[in-house]
Amino acid sequence: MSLLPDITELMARARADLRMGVPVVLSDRAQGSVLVASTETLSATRLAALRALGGELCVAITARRAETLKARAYDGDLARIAVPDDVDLAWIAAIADPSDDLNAPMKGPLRSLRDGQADLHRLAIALMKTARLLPAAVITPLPASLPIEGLTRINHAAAVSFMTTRSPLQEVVAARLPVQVSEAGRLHIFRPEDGGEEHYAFEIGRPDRQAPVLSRLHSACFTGDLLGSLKCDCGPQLRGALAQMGAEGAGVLLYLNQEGRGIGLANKMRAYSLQDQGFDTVEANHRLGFEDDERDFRLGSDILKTLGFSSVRLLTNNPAKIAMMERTGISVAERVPLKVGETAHNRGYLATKAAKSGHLL
Ligand SMILES: Nc1nc2c(ncn2[C@@H]2O[C@H](COP(=O)(O)OP(=O)(O)OP(=O)(O)O)[C@@H](O)[C@H]2O)c(=O)[nH]1
Ligand SMILES: [Zn+2]
Repeated sequence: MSLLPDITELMARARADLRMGVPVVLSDRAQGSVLVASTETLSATRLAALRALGGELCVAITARRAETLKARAYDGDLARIAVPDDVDLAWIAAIADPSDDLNAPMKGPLRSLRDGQADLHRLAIALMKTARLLPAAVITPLPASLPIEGLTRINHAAAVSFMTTRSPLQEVVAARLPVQVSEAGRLHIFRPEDGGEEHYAFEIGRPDRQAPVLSRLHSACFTGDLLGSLKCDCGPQLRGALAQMGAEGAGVLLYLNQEGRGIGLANKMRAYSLQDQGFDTVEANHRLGFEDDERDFRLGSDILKTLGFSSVRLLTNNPAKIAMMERTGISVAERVPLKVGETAHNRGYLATKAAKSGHLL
């Protein structure tokens, strides 16, 4: 048995490295090896060290971000932007970060790379997303002679198979938790094996496992759930769902730590800042280089199955949640609408979700 980290552990280590600004090495048979760093955590010293290697430096961005920058995306879902020799760290940061797009538009034209392969670039962007960083990576070929002891090394094939199979969630602990809506509350904590976010299930009463359970799949919203933000409807939805479960005496609330529809709180605040510049919730995600919704709702059905449920009465206005439940083996016996918390500030947000994301009104 080896003491060395397996691919699951290496991926967790790579996420931590990238968040700290330490480059990681990605390799595959066809493309060789490259060094990868995050555009938002890279320091000037490390940029100089990457440049000193003498290879071509590029920034990989998603096609969504390329569209905003009017750069060509020859690789379909992503673009590789050549980094000129005379630009600084701020130039690289601005390729990824849209906060100054309107004030100080990038002086183009940006040159997109066309030859060669982009599989490692694609993997680099996927890693940035799981690290909750901006989806952009600074990349340069790794010279064969360079010593890289101490850097995390990820094999492309192993990473791809790791990312397509979900990390199993283990129930760590459950304990009684009386709350305002019900004294018969029980909180279950689930932890993935890959070092990722924990997720929670709050069970009210003792719901019958043989019957559809009143259930809500709630995605974390620090601003709405805790601060009482008026920009979304999350807080009232959370409390409304709990109140209904309390009144019926049974239910399961899944609290999934997928803040900002899966982009993380820092990126959600970047999106809010773009919304203050006039973009709607979907456009803001796209300008940052994300899809509208980066969540994996399969987590929810995994947790429900672990708790012994196979059928739900789902409190939601989001048809994507219903479709995902059905696809992953949890039947949705009924959709229970959850319309609470409309304010003057979130009217536009709710209208955009209805118009662009198919939410039911
Ligand atoms: N990226 C981004 N995320 C947001 C924004 N406003 C709210 N969120 C996040 O959106 C998620 C809302 O999730 P849910 O409560 O599951 O809402 P939903 O997908 O609309 O579905 P239902 O409420 O079930 O109808 C939370 O993770 C919030 O943090 C925004 O403007 N941009
Ligand atoms: Zn919210």
